[in-house]
Amino acid sequence: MTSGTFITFEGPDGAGKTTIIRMVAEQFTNVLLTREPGGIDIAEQIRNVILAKENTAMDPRTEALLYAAARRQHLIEKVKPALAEGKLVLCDRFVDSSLAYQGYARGLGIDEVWAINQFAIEKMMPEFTIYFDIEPELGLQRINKNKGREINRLDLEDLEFHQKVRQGYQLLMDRFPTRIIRIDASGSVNEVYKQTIELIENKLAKK
Ligand SMILES: Nc1ncnc2c1ncn2[C@@H]1O[C@H](COP(=O)(O)OP(=O)(O)O)[C@@H](O)[C@H]1O
Ligand SMILES: Cc1cn([C@H]2C[C@H](O)[C@@H](COP(=O)(O)OP(=O)(O)O)O2)c(=O)[nH]c1=O
Repeated sequence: MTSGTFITFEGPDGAGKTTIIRMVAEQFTNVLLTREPGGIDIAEQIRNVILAKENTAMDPRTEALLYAAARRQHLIEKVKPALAEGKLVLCDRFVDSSLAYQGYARGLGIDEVWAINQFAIEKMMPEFTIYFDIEPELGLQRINKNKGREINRLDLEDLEFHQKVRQGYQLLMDRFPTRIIRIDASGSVNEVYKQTIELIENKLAKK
Protein backbone atom coordinates (compact mmCIF):
# COMPACT_ATOMS: atom_id res chain seq x y z
CA MET A 1 0.00 0.00 0.00
CA THR A 2 1.08 3.54 -0.63
CA SER A 3 1.29 6.08 2.16
CA GLY A 4 1.08 9.32 0.16
CA THR A 5 -1.96 10.98 -1.36
CA PHE A 6 -2.61 11.06 -5.08
CA ILE A 7 -4.79 13.90 -6.41
CA THR A 8 -5.43 14.61 -10.08
CA PHE A 9 -6.65 17.81 -11.74
CA GLU A 10 -8.82 17.80 -14.82
CA GLY A 11 -10.68 20.18 -17.08
CA PRO A 12 -10.77 21.69 -20.54
CA ASP A 13 -7.81 23.65 -21.90
CA GLY A 14 -7.60 27.13 -20.34
CA ALA A 15 -9.56 26.15 -17.22
CA GLY A 16 -6.66 27.34 -15.05
CA LYS A 17 -5.32 23.97 -13.86
CA THR A 18 -1.65 24.86 -14.29
CA THR A 19 -2.07 28.23 -12.55
CA ILE A 20 -3.96 26.88 -9.53
CA ILE A 21 -2.02 23.64 -9.05
CA ARG A 22 1.21 25.67 -8.72
CA MET A 23 -0.34 27.85 -6.02
CA VAL A 24 -1.61 24.76 -4.20
CA ALA A 25 1.81 23.06 -4.35
CA GLU A 26 3.42 26.06 -2.61
CA GLN A 27 1.29 25.40 0.48
CA PHE A 28 2.81 21.96 1.10
CA THR A 29 6.32 20.72 1.81
CA ASN A 30 6.31 16.99 1.07
CA VAL A 31 4.76 17.46 -2.36
CA LEU A 32 5.33 16.40 -5.96
CA LEU A 33 3.77 18.62 -8.60
CA THR A 34 3.72 16.77 -11.88
CA ARG A 35 1.93 16.44 -15.20
CA GLU A 36 1.91 13.84 -17.90
CA PRO A 37 4.45 13.15 -19.40
CA GLY A 38 6.14 14.83 -16.42
CA GLY A 39 9.73 14.97 -17.58
CA ILE A 40 10.07 11.18 -17.79
CA ASP A 41 12.33 10.53 -20.77
CA ILE A 42 10.46 7.54 -22.25
CA ALA A 43 7.10 9.23 -21.74
CA GLU A 44 8.44 12.46 -23.35
CA GLN A 45 9.53 10.45 -26.38
CA ILE A 46 6.04 8.94 -26.65
CA ARG A 47 4.49 12.40 -26.27
CA ASN A 48 6.67 13.72 -29.11
CA VAL A 49 5.27 11.00 -31.37
CA ILE A 50 1.69 11.95 -30.39
CA LEU A 51 2.25 15.66 -30.98
CA ALA A 52 4.58 15.65 -34.04
CA LYS A 53 2.97 17.73 -36.82
CA GLU A 54 4.07 15.28 -39.51
CA ASN A 55 2.12 12.41 -37.90
CA THR A 56 -1.13 13.32 -39.65
CA ALA A 57 -1.83 9.64 -40.40
CA MET A 58 -2.16 8.82 -36.70
CA ASP A 59 -5.24 6.73 -36.02
CA PRO A 60 -7.30 7.83 -32.97
CA ARG A 61 -6.86 4.42 -31.32
CA THR A 62 -3.10 4.68 -31.78
CA GLU A 63 -3.27 8.10 -30.12
CA ALA A 64 -5.24 6.67 -27.18
CA LEU A 65 -2.80 3.77 -26.79
CA LEU A 66 0.17 6.12 -26.84
CA TYR A 67 -1.35 8.37 -24.16
CA ALA A 68 -1.94 5.24 -22.06
CA ALA A 69 1.67 4.10 -22.63
CA ALA A 70 3.08 7.50 -21.61
CA ARG A 71 0.77 7.47 -18.56
CA ARG A 72 2.06 4.05 -17.50
CA GLN A 73 5.70 5.12 -17.66
CA HIS A 74 5.06 8.35 -15.72
CA LEU A 75 3.08 6.44 -13.10
CA ILE A 76 5.76 3.79 -12.57
CA GLU A 77 8.82 6.05 -12.72
CA LYS A 78 7.53 9.10 -10.91
CA VAL A 79 4.13 8.87 -9.21
CA LYS A 80 4.44 5.47 -7.54
CA PRO A 81 7.86 6.13 -5.93
CA ALA A 82 6.68 9.54 -4.66
CA LEU A 83 3.59 7.96 -3.08
CA ALA A 84 5.78 5.29 -1.49
CA GLU A 85 7.79 8.13 0.09
CA GLY A 86 4.57 9.52 1.56
CA LYS A 87 4.37 12.53 -0.73
CA LEU A 88 1.30 14.48 -1.72
CA VAL A 89 1.23 13.98 -5.50
CA LEU A 90 -0.61 16.66 -7.49
CA CYS A 91 -0.94 15.57 -11.11
CA ASP A 92 -2.12 17.89 -13.90
CA ARG A 93 -4.26 15.53 -16.04
CA PHE A 94 -4.58 11.74 -15.77
CA VAL A 95 -6.85 8.99 -17.07
CA ASP A 96 -9.98 11.20 -17.17
CA SER A 97 -8.32 13.33 -19.89
CA SER A 98 -8.11 10.26 -22.10
CA LEU A 99 -11.73 9.35 -21.31
CA ALA A 100 -13.01 12.88 -22.10
CA TYR A 101 -10.76 13.71 -25.09
CA GLN A 102 -10.17 10.35 -26.80
CA GLY A 103 -13.13 8.40 -25.40
CA TYR A 104 -15.85 10.99 -25.78
CA ALA A 105 -14.73 13.96 -27.92
CA ARG A 106 -12.89 11.83 -30.50
CA GLY A 107 -15.66 9.23 -30.29
CA LEU A 108 -13.65 6.12 -29.38
CA GLY A 109 -16.02 5.32 -26.53
CA ILE A 110 -15.44 5.95 -22.83
CA ASP A 111 -15.63 2.21 -22.02
CA GLU A 112 -13.07 1.27 -24.67
CA VAL A 113 -10.59 3.92 -23.54
CA TRP A 114 -11.18 2.99 -19.89
CA ALA A 115 -10.34 -0.65 -20.74
CA ILE A 116 -6.96 0.11 -22.31
CA ASN A 117 -6.13 2.44 -19.44
CA GLN A 118 -6.90 -0.28 -16.90
CA PHE A 119 -4.09 -2.29 -18.44
CA ALA A 120 -1.80 0.74 -18.09
CA ILE A 121 -2.63 1.84 -14.57
CA GLU A 122 -3.42 -1.47 -12.82
CA LYS A 123 -6.01 0.12 -10.50
CA MET A 124 -3.64 2.91 -9.41
CA MET A 125 -6.27 5.60 -9.28
CA PRO A 126 -6.18 8.98 -7.52
CA GLU A 127 -7.89 9.30 -4.15
CA PHE A 128 -9.89 12.09 -5.69
CA THR A 129 -9.97 14.26 -8.79
CA ILE A 130 -10.67 17.97 -8.93
CA TYR A 131 -12.52 18.89 -12.10
CA PHE A 132 -12.20 22.54 -13.14
CA ASP A 133 -15.46 23.22 -14.90
CA ILE A 134 -15.59 26.12 -17.35
CA GLU A 135 -17.47 27.15 -20.48
CA PRO A 136 -15.08 26.20 -23.31
CA GLU A 137 -15.53 29.71 -24.77
CA LEU A 138 -14.09 31.22 -21.59
CA GLY A 139 -11.24 28.71 -21.43
CA LEU A 140 -10.24 29.42 -25.03
CA GLN A 141 -10.62 33.17 -24.48
CA ARG A 142 -8.18 32.95 -21.58
CA ILE A 143 -5.67 31.16 -23.79
CA ASN A 144 -6.20 33.50 -26.73
CA LYS A 145 -5.97 36.59 -24.57
CA ASN A 146 -2.33 35.81 -24.01
CA LYS A 147 -1.80 35.28 -27.73
CA GLY A 148 -3.14 38.82 -28.32
CA ARG A 149 -5.39 38.13 -31.30
CA GLU A 150 -9.03 37.62 -32.24
CA ILE A 151 -10.65 34.16 -32.24
CA ASN A 152 -10.52 32.79 -35.81
CA ARG A 153 -12.25 30.01 -37.74
CA LEU A 154 -9.86 27.33 -36.55
CA ASP A 155 -10.37 28.37 -32.97
CA LEU A 156 -14.10 27.95 -33.51
CA GLU A 157 -13.55 24.40 -34.75
CA ASP A 158 -11.60 23.98 -31.58
CA LEU A 159 -14.58 25.32 -29.71
CA GLU A 160 -16.87 22.58 -31.01
CA PHE A 161 -14.30 19.95 -29.99
CA HIS A 162 -13.92 21.50 -26.57
CA GLN A 163 -17.65 21.55 -26.07
CA LYS A 164 -17.59 17.80 -26.60
CA VAL A 165 -14.71 17.50 -24.15
CA ARG A 166 -16.81 19.29 -21.54
CA GLN A 167 -19.79 17.00 -22.23
CA GLY A 168 -17.38 14.08 -21.79
CA TYR A 169 -16.30 15.37 -18.38
CA GLN A 170 -19.96 15.79 -17.41
CA LEU A 171 -20.56 12.11 -18.22
CA LEU A 172 -17.53 11.19 -16.13
CA MET A 173 -18.92 13.11 -13.14
CA ASP A 174 -22.09 11.00 -13.41
CA ARG A 175 -20.02 7.84 -13.65
CA PHE A 176 -17.62 8.63 -10.80
CA PRO A 177 -19.70 10.85 -8.50
CA THR A 178 -17.63 10.32 -5.37
CA ARG A 179 -14.16 10.46 -6.91
CA ILE A 180 -14.60 13.50 -9.16
CA ILE A 181 -15.33 16.78 -7.41
CA ARG A 182 -16.39 19.76 -9.51
CA ILE A 183 -15.12 23.27 -8.95
CA ASP A 184 -16.49 26.28 -10.79
CA ALA A 185 -13.37 27.55 -12.60
CA SER A 186 -14.97 30.65 -14.14
CA GLY A 187 -14.15 32.96 -11.22
CA SER A 188 -10.97 34.91 -10.51
CA VAL A 189 -7.70 33.11 -9.80
CA ASN A 190 -8.12 33.90 -6.09
CA GLU A 191 -11.68 32.57 -5.99
CA VAL A 192 -10.79 29.32 -7.75
CA TYR A 193 -7.68 28.90 -5.61
CA LYS A 194 -9.65 29.41 -2.37
CA GLN A 195 -12.20 26.75 -3.30
CA THR A 196 -9.46 24.33 -4.35
CA ILE A 197 -7.26 24.66 -1.28
CA GLU A 198 -10.27 24.41 1.07
CA LEU A 199 -11.38 21.25 -0.66
CA ILE A 200 -7.93 19.64 -0.45
CA GLU A 201 -7.40 20.64 3.19
CA ASN A 202 -10.82 19.24 4.12
CA LYS A 203 -10.09 15.96 2.39
CA LEU A 204 -6.61 15.64 3.93
CA ALA A 205 -7.97 16.40 7.40
CA LYS A 206 -10.36 13.45 7.08
CA LYS A 207 -7.62 10.97 6.12
N1 LIG B 1 -9.25 32.23 -12.86
C1 LIG B 1 -8.64 32.80 -13.92
N2 LIG B 1 -9.12 33.95 -14.43
C2 LIG B 1 -8.55 34.51 -15.52
N3 LIG B 1 -7.47 34.01 -16.18
C3 LIG B 1 -6.95 32.86 -15.72
C4 LIG B 1 -7.51 32.19 -14.58
N4 LIG B 1 -6.79 31.07 -14.35
C5 LIG B 1 -5.84 31.03 -15.31
N5 LIG B 1 -5.92 32.11 -16.11
C6 LIG B 1 -5.08 32.40 -17.31
O1 LIG B 1 -5.64 31.61 -18.35
C7 LIG B 1 -4.62 31.00 -19.13
C8 LIG B 1 -4.76 29.47 -19.07
O2 LIG B 1 -4.50 29.05 -17.74
P1 LIG B 1 -3.74 27.68 -17.40
O3 LIG B 1 -3.51 27.67 -15.93
O4 LIG B 1 -2.58 27.49 -18.30
O5 LIG B 1 -4.91 26.64 -17.79
P2 LIG B 1 -4.85 25.07 -18.11
O6 LIG B 1 -3.61 24.52 -17.48
O7 LIG B 1 -6.09 24.53 -17.47
O8 LIG B 1 -4.89 24.93 -19.60
C9 LIG B 1 -3.31 31.51 -18.58
O9 LIG B 1 -2.91 32.60 -19.36
C10 LIG B 1 -3.65 31.95 -17.16
O10 LIG B 1 -2.83 33.01 -16.74
C1 LIG C 1 -3.18 13.55 -20.81
C2 LIG C 1 -4.00 13.79 -22.04
C3 LIG C 1 -4.00 15.03 -22.66
N1 LIG C 1 -4.73 15.24 -23.78
C4 LIG C 1 -4.73 16.56 -24.42
C5 LIG C 1 -5.33 17.66 -23.60
C6 LIG C 1 -4.65 18.92 -24.10
O1 LIG C 1 -5.41 19.50 -25.13
C7 LIG C 1 -3.35 18.41 -24.70
C8 LIG C 1 -2.12 18.90 -24.02
O2 LIG C 1 -2.24 18.72 -22.66
P1 LIG C 1 -1.58 19.79 -21.70
O3 LIG C 1 -0.22 20.12 -22.15
O4 LIG C 1 -1.74 19.25 -20.32
O5 LIG C 1 -2.51 21.05 -21.94
P2 LIG C 1 -3.25 22.01 -20.91
O6 LIG C 1 -2.25 23.05 -20.52
O7 LIG C 1 -4.39 22.56 -21.67
O8 LIG C 1 -3.71 21.19 -19.75
O9 LIG C 1 -3.41 16.97 -24.66
C9 LIG C 1 -5.50 14.21 -24.33
O10 LIG C 1 -6.15 14.41 -25.37
N2 LIG C 1 -5.51 12.99 -23.74
C10 LIG C 1 -4.79 12.72 -22.62
O11 LIG C 1 -4.82 11.57 -22.10
